[in-house]
Amino acid sequence: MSHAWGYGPTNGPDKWGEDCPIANGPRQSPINIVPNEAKFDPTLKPLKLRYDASNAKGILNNGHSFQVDYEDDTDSSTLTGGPVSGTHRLKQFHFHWGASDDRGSEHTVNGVTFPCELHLVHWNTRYPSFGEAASKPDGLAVVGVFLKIGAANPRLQKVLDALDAIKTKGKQTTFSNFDSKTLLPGSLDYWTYDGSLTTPPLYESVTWIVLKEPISVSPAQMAKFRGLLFTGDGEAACCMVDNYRPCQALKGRQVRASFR
Ligand SMILES: COc1ccc([C@H]2OC(=S)NC2=O)c(OC)c1
Ligand SMILES: [Zn+2]
Repeated sequence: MSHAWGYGPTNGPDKWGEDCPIANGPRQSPINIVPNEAKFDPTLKPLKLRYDASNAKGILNNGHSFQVDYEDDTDSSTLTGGPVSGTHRLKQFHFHWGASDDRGSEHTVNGVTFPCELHLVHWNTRYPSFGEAASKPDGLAVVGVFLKIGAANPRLQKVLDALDAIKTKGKQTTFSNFDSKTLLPGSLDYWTYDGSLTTPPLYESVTWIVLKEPISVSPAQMAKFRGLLFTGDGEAACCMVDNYRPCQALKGRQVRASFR
């Protein structure tokens, strides 16, 4: 693949292996989660997410999704407990979504897709930075949250209202005072497995923590996601939709459940 990766017919997920051989590695993500095959693990600790709203810095259209970035130079927004040891700092959150409500999530549950999936990205502070942690087998912990079509979710609205300012690739704006915890569902029951980043460089560095309970999103709110562009100012406009990787082979991995 001579040109940059993306989600189109010439640079999409089935082409990523040309530049990233790890695309066919033993612990790739996302996966289809089969609850009946996930083993309850009583040694799994409850997830502890402590986020400081004042750490929110900005919101960026990175040409593949959009992300909300957090200050990560102190332990003020962290993930502890759950399946990980030590302290993981919140770096950013972003989403993956479809062109229509029948697809868009990266993980699936019993083959069921959701229209959107939220990723809250944390890095292990045993390493000096996100960049260092991103390539280590225990470097990252990503909390995945499914979004399910239903009532409008007021907790998404501040994020969605900011999208008009970052329509095209490379656009960013300040985004302050946002508590990511407000995006979480009532239950923190989760499935966990060893996986990877879901876009190049596809590093096999992610401890996945996929929450069982979805949060709601309305069709009108989904339309706001779909109003973004993959392309930059002055380029032929390409709608930012279907920015998800299909499920990858489990290759013998065990998915564990924090709940019975
Ligand atoms: C360099 O930083 C990156 C690169 C790729 C990803 C992808 O991996 C997952 S997970 N979602 C993605 O879009 C990332 O997310 C943490 C961070
Ligand atoms: Zn992601």
